Amino acid sequence: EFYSSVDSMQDLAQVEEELLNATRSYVESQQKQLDFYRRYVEQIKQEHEWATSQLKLDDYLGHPLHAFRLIKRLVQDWDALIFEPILANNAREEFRAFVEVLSRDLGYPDQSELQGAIKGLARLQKVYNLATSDLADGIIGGFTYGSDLQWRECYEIGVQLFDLGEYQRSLEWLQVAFILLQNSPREEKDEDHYYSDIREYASMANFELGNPKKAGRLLSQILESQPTHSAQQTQKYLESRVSGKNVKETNPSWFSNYTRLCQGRRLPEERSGDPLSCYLDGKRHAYFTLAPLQVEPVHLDPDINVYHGMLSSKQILSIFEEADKEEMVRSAVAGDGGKRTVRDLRVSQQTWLDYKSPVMNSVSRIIQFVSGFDMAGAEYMQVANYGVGGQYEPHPDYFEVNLPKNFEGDRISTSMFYLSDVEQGGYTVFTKLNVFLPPVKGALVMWHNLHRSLDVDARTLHAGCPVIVGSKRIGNVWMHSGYQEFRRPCNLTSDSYKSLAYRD
Ligand SMILES: O=C(O)CCC(=O)C(=O)O
Ligand SMILES: [Fe+2]
Repeated sequence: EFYSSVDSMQDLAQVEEELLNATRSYVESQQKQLDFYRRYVEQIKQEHEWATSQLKLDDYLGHPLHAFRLIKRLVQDWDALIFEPILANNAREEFRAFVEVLSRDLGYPDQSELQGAIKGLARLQKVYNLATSDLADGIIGGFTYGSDLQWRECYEIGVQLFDLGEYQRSLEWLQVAFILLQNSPREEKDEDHYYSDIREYASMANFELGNPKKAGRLLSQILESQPTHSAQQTQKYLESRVSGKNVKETNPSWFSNYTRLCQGRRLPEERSGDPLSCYLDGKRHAYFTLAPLQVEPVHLDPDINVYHGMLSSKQILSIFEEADKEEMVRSAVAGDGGKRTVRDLRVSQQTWLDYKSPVMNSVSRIIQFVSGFDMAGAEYMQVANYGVGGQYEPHPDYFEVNLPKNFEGDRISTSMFYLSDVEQGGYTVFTKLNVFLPPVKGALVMWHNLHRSLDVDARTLHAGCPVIVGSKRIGNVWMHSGYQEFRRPCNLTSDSYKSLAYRD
């Protein structure tokens, strides 16, 4: 799977590069063959014309050598020089074999990948309110990326979104496709059937959205210019059905907080938040005496802190080198009964790293010294990379139920390193705490998922917002509560009542 991570998209770029080269030499060899055919045909044509003009055909064929040559040409020459190569076409076979090897070695995307990428685009539009016409013009968040789309691409997006049941969005893309087609400079825009194809999908989308009249009008427009178009069947089909209801999309309850925070806008608050300011901490551990921790507290109770400059670019490169040795797989989430399942709520690829390499050893020490926890309770670091529209919808990091068998207690804390900056989007947001964090390369975010009593803290619900532009990489280390009884002991009274109101 390619679309769920920017890293694996790089393989696709390589596939295209190789296809380009192979196609270029294929076209050249085809050109040579065609030139050969052209010369041969020219030669025969001359002989043929000469035969029919200079002499009467009867006379020509009455000549034994002429008869022989005609028969020889038909029996041997045409066969060997034209039919054989046209039918066998070595170059074509070679090209086909090359593509086969290429897709076996590097992989080749299929229809479901295209759907995944288009779903990602639709997700970006929804979370960040990106206008379809802006996206088509290559404008994202006010920046122009010089990658405006052609009418065909917009049409394809419209079609796929229709298939996904996203009718309103589908219609928007079809409308943009229509306008782009009208404005296209080439003869393309005179092709009636292109308009008809767009109109037919627009008609069906309108029908599903509860506008049967509009749907009917669009089909009639098609049939006016192309009476035999498949719109006829579509018309019959739609007549046999009840039009869809113009249902307002229902979003989950967390959705408005999520999108607002993802856009970097705080939620309105009854009381103003705690006054927080950054500070240096050289006392937490001797390790930080010479280079104090740069702490940015972003929330008190539950505490969420960002520690800046924890990993250098060089260390981050080494982490990627370690990760490259492992296979990245599409991220799964815990589904029914704790089974791992792949769903759109988490679109990324990931792998796990132990703490044996020098760089991972440093990572382990950093976490230990900052958190005070015993690394005996740490899971391996999960390194993840998000792709087009990649995201992780609001979730807690604790399990609470269905704890995996090898866990010693639940996930008491999360230590998340940002391993990249992100050009646009990709914030980490805490939807119940009014907190959004833009990723900062080298920084570490840390918070506790459990109360001191080890009851789960539902206030820690958080999410990774869709990446708009760029590649987001993070490294997560989850700590289990099992070995930490002396590191973070209980208070005399439990504080778990604090999160009761936040449970869904
Ligand atoms: O991507 C993010 O910012 C959050 C990731 C996360 O919450 C997780 O992997 O559990
Ligand atoms: Fe998480």
